[in-house]
Amino acid sequence: MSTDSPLIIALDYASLDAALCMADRLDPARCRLKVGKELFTRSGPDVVEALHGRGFEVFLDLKFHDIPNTVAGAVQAAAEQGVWMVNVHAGGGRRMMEAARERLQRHGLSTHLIAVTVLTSMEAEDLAEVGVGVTPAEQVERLAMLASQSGMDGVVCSAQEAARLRELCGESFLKVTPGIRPSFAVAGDQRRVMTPRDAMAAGSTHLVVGRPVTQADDPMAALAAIEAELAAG
Ligand SMILES: O=c1ccn([C@@H]2O[C@H](COP(=O)(O)O)[C@@H](O)[C@H]2O)c(=O)[nH]1
Repeated sequence: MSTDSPLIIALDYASLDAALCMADRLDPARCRLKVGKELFTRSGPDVVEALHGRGFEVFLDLKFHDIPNTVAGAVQAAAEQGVWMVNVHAGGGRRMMEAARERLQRHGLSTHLIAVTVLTSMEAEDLAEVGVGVTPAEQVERLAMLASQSGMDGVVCSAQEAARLRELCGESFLKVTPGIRPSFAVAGDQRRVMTPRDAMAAGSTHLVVGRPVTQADDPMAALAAIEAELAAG
């Protein structure tokens, strides 16, 4: 089932059972689901199949980063599982991203292919420590332009950069933004955060929300509060 909702709920769980327990409380008409490294490493393609069986569109968030041939193969494998979206690291460079795009095209696979720019958990100090001497905003712009030129459908960035990327890369270039923190949620390890409403106003096309929903005392009430905030906006 396809949905108009911009919400992507991150199923960061340590077991298939726990993930499906949450999925069974959610509605594929109201959100998409994201499968990340922990859950996929534990349960593999079974989780994707189980979520598809429940009618959800799945973002497989494995952030591939390797030599071009390896990433192209991994992206093809993800797309052949029928996922709605898959991602690579823009830091893998132009040739890596182009190889991934070319592989999907060659096999007629329509999965959205996006690139991670700068993780939303990082701030300027973190970038400096890994040898990047510019601000997160500058690095995101640089990587988003490279991703766009390399045929990506969009990027993962923080909502704080979405407005600028809308100017640089256009409306239709996807801006998938984690680090979403409604007023009732704590930031935790996230650094470049924004509320759901502000994120949409800034130009995010999709909002990734994990713990504010999945770790809430009442996850359904938390999700409804986010939806209400978006509807009010
Ligand atoms: O830059 C990034 C890229 C991916 N993520 C992922 O999104 C969710 C966010 O979960 P919260 O619990 O809402 O913080 C998580 O799965 C990350 O792996 C990200 O946060 N930032």
